[in-house]
Amino acid sequence: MSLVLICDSLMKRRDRVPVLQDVSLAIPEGARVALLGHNGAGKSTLIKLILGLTPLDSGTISILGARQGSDAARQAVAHLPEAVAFQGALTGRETLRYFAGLAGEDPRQIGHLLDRVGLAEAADRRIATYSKGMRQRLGLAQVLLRRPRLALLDEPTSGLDPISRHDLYAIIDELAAGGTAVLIASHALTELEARTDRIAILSKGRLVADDTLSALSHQAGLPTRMRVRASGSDGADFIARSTGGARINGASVEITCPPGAKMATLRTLSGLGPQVSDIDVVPPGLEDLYRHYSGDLS
Ligand SMILES: Nc1ncnc2c1ncn2[C@@H]1O[C@H](COP(=O)(O)OP(=O)(O)OP(=O)(O)O)[C@@H](O)[C@H]1O
Repeated sequence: MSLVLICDSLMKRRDRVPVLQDVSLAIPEGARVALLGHNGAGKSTLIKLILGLTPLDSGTISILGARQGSDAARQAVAHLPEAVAFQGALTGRETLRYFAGLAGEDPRQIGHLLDRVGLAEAADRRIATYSKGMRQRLGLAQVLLRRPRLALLDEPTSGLDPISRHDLYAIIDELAAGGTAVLIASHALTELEARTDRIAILSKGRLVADDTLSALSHQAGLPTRMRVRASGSDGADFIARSTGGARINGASVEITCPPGAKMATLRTLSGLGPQVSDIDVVPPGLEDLYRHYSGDLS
């Protein structure tokens, strides 16, 4: 699959302080990459560099072979900022018509786009009357209007209710299925876990992880947790003694299994027969991985 974005050895200082150091990241067409990092880790700076809004100190950025900020790159990239700002006196429809004109896109698709982002009924209301979530949806319609090859989405779900978040990810999936490379900077770990193909983690300006969730899980060697429910009142102590687990309440035991020990533990539990009434196996999630790679072991 061909690469849409290639960032190579990026360095950026602000007030002589390095905010990005030796960052290399490549995104192929159709990939959805989550960009994670604590506040101040450098996510927005990376997005601004890719957009050509702030100059690089060293390194190179290529968007389909074009330099960041060039006409060709601008045409290929769409950006959804965290706080979308529109002219409040215009309606949603007028705003999209204006952007379609600027981008040379067919204005006949506007009705469909407004419908796609759930703004059909509000299309002819002034944006000053929109909620934050509605402005975010209009921003997304603006991204879709451009039919970008690379979409940079900064905290796209902030301000959205759970149903709207679900809809937004469905739209992101459609974009990616059409070949758009998508970079999503976000702190919403739980929802990203299921909706992205790759995880990139910035920590203090360095890219400390960049792979699929399962590959990162494997590399990190994080334990799997098993929650075992005992059938009788004495069962929990017995299960805890047999497996080295810890009782977490009257009837349950939590076992922390290193990666190689999972099957042996399951065999031990199976040998306990009717003493065990239920088992939940909880593999390490994105939150555990994020803590591991960003060096936050608290
Ligand atoms: N215009 C600026 N002038 C000086 N320093 C800046 C500027 N913009 C960002 N920084 C600094 O660069 C570092 C990275 O900031 P950046 O906004 O890229 O982080 P972020 O990962 O997007 O954070 P957040 O999750 O809080 O949005 C921070 O230390 C920040 O203070």
